[in-house]
Amino acid sequence: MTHKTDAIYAAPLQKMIDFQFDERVVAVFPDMIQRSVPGYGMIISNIGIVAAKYAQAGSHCYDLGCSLGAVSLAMRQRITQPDCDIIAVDNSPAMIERGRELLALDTLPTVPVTMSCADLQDVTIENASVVVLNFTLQFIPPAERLALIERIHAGLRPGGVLILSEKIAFGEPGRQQFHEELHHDFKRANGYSDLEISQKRSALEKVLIPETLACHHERLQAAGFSFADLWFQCFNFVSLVAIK
Ligand SMILES: Nc1ncnc2c1ncn2[C@@H]1O[C@H](C[S@+](CC[C@H]([NH3+])C(=O)[O-])CC(=O)[O-])[C@@H](O)[C@H]1O
Ligand SMILES: O=C(O)C(=O)Cc1ccccc1
Repeated sequence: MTHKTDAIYAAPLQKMIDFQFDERVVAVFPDMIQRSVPGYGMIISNIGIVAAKYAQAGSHCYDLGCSLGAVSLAMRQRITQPDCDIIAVDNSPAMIERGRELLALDTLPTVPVTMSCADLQDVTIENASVVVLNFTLQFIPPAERLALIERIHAGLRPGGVLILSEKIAFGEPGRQQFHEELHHDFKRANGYSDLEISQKRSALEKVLIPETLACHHERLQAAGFSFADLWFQCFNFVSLVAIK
């Protein structure tokens, strides 16, 4: 399938508006995320591998902040346990509308996926074996993050997992600069101009709030997870698996 190229921040903007997952972003989202998140494709396919290992028969798997459903599609291709289903939610109506179209193209008779437009804070998490927050927690107000992770922990079966991918911050200015510069080099190598990089950075400033890896580990432990480890890092982008 061909995708539209992201040029949302290519021309100078008179007024900087906070980043939103609206129709314009949805139309270019596969291109935008691929060119902006180092390792995105590898993270998606390996979430399928992790989900296949930890999915339990007769349980729910959740894809919270599913966007166009890339995680759900990767999970449904890999999970072989009987009587599982995938519950995918996103609070952007435009994402869900397009996500449903893409899901309808995937006609393999595998694990059923239900895609709903909802705030993930309103979704009941129960009888879960796999919960995925793939670059979603970073958009939730920091003050609400612990309660959400606690709720996910409570809804997981013993032995179930949370897969958590995030853009991270670094406590030390030198490390922050090192990783951020390399991320910007990655974006430039993928065809973004300095103007696009700086305008998108401003638009994301109040919307995407990264935390340190230590902060994520402490929160997972505080929420009751018995094990958490990093399985992916490229520059300031990481993914963790936490086991109940
Ligand atoms: N409160 C909320 N409730 C539901 N959805 C939300 C909320 N806040 C933000 N979102 C949704 O979280 C998604 C974050 S993108 C996830 C990529 C995807 N996981 C992927 O693997 O392709 C990451 C990125 O673009 O950097 C968007 O679709 C938001 O609408
Ligand atoms: O582009 C960035 O700088 C990012 O941090 C990743 C991203 C990707 C897609 C939407 C919002 C943020």
